[in-house]
Amino acid sequence: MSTSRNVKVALCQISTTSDKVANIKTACDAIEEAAAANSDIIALPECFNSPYDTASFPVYAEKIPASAEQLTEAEHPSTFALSQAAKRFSRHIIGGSIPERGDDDRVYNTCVVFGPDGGILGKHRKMHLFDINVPGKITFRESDTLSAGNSVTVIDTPLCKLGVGICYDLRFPELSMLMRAAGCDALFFPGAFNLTTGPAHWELLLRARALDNQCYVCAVSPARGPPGGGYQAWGHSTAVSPWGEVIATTGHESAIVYAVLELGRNAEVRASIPVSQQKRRDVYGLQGPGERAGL
Ligand SMILES: NC(=O)CCC(=O)C(=O)O
Repeated sequence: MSTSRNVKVALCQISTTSDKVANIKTACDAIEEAAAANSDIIALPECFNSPYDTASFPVYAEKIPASAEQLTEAEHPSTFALSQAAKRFSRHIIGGSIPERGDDDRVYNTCVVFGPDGGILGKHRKMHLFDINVPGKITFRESDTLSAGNSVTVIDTPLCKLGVGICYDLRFPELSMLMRAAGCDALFFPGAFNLTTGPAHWELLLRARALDNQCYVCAVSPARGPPGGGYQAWGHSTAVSPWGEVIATTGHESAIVYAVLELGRNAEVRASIPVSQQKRRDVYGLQGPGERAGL
């Protein structure tokens, strides 16, 4: 059942450096500012605690326990800090992502979601690794040091039902369709597009996922670093309505983007243009779990 409440979100486009402690402080400062602005859900960018490069992922990786009670500042500094911040400001936090050291000793790119009591509501491990080669522009291979997650992540909160993907996951419409089929009101994508694909595809993909699933889509990037200082993030953290309109966005500097998600609009758009009822499920559909979801 979808909700009709209004939810204020804060998309914290913060900068990251090679100093993990400083990155965590930057994130907590942004959370404090967003909470003071009465945001219900506060979201951070992909890889907020680490430089976005394959060599750094294993170095910055932390274990993520199943519950907040198991967190310690020494062992899990990033997750501990976000849990404390969620509790202190009594807010839902979508914790961007951090490199996670799994129990299998592999490294994942993982988003942890916290409730207002600081509890861990769920975590998403990036399912589609960013391995691309655009000749003369950008080559990146997350799979050199990261492993992919295998689960679709849907989190039910009293505010709304959230779907979480991470950056390159945005390019795979099937994942968003599964989250929509599970009843999500809003999809959140911590992400760090780059200066080649960012201007070409970032907004287009966000609007496409919002339009084809008729739900809100929010994406949070890191701020762009100094030229020549490693991976250059596109920035442009953005919220898109179920009608496909950009309702809030920014450039590439540090900023907090605020948007009010009027969740009742999902149902209005779905009633006006009832594509999900008009799908030709007799002719096409997803294989595997998608079949179970009735897509
Ligand atoms: N961090 C990422 O997954 C980057 C994805 C990206 O830039 C793209 O074009 O896709």
